[in-house]
Amino acid sequence: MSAKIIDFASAATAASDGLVIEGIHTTYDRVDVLTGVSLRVLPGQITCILGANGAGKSTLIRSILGLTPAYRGRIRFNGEDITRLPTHRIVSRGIACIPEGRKVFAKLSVEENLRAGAYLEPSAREIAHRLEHVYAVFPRLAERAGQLAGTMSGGEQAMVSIGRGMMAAPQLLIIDEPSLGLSPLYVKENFAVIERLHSFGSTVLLVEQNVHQTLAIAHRGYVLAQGHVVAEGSARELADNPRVKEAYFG
Ligand SMILES: Nc1ncnc2c1ncn2[C@@H]1O[C@H](COP(=O)(O)OP(=O)(O)OP(=O)(O)O)[C@@H](O)[C@H]1O
Repeated sequence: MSAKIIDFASAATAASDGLVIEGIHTTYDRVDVLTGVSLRVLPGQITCILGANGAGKSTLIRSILGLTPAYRGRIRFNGEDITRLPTHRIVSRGIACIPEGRKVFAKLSVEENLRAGAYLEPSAREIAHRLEHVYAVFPRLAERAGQLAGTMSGGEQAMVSIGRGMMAAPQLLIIDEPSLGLSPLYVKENFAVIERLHSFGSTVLLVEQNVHQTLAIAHRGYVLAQGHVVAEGSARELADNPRVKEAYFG
């Protein structure tokens, strides 16, 4: 009887565990790129991964998504071991990724772009419900629903690509270097978009090189250098941590 109660309790904890990465090692061509990375993304928070070029940020995303699986260590999502699941199964567990470069389908309308993000969802009613949610988060997209996405501004295209990710109704949204290649004005707008997304309850893993703006919106973060975590803590702790600067400038 008591064992059953304990089972229920741990199942409840696991279901709200979020993403837990324990000591993963990932390799390309037998060269280890990630060497014992551990981190945690708590539900409802913005967690960031900072690090210079080549630190291993993209590889970490590839490992979470099962594109380049970790050969050692463990990745759990809401209590389930997903380390070696194929990518489509990981996606079906509720993890979506907005890749670097935030490509939109330029010749499709904003709404068609958004609908493309829900291609796994068979119910028209559910899709309409998700669209409504995206439009509530980003009213600008509702105003421009019929406009060709390729004619939107850089900042608006960033909204379209994030909105498309939201259409999969993910429990965890990974956003890879959203400010890469954007002008300063759009970078600012882009971070505001992510903050707004979070204020509507989304859990975000934000991978970025833009330290200041990232720490201004994140709750917690990790700094990667040469394939391992060199600093972690609350955004405020990281902002004051000299290792953050070191990780970027050596
Ligand atoms: N497909 C691959 N084959 C071999 N080595 C790779 C491959 N992809 C990445 N690497 C190497 O792995 C290391 C980490 O690269 P990764 O792309 O994960 O870094 P990053 O932190 O995302 O960098 P950036 O910010 O420049 O994208 C680099 O030394 C890189 O050259």
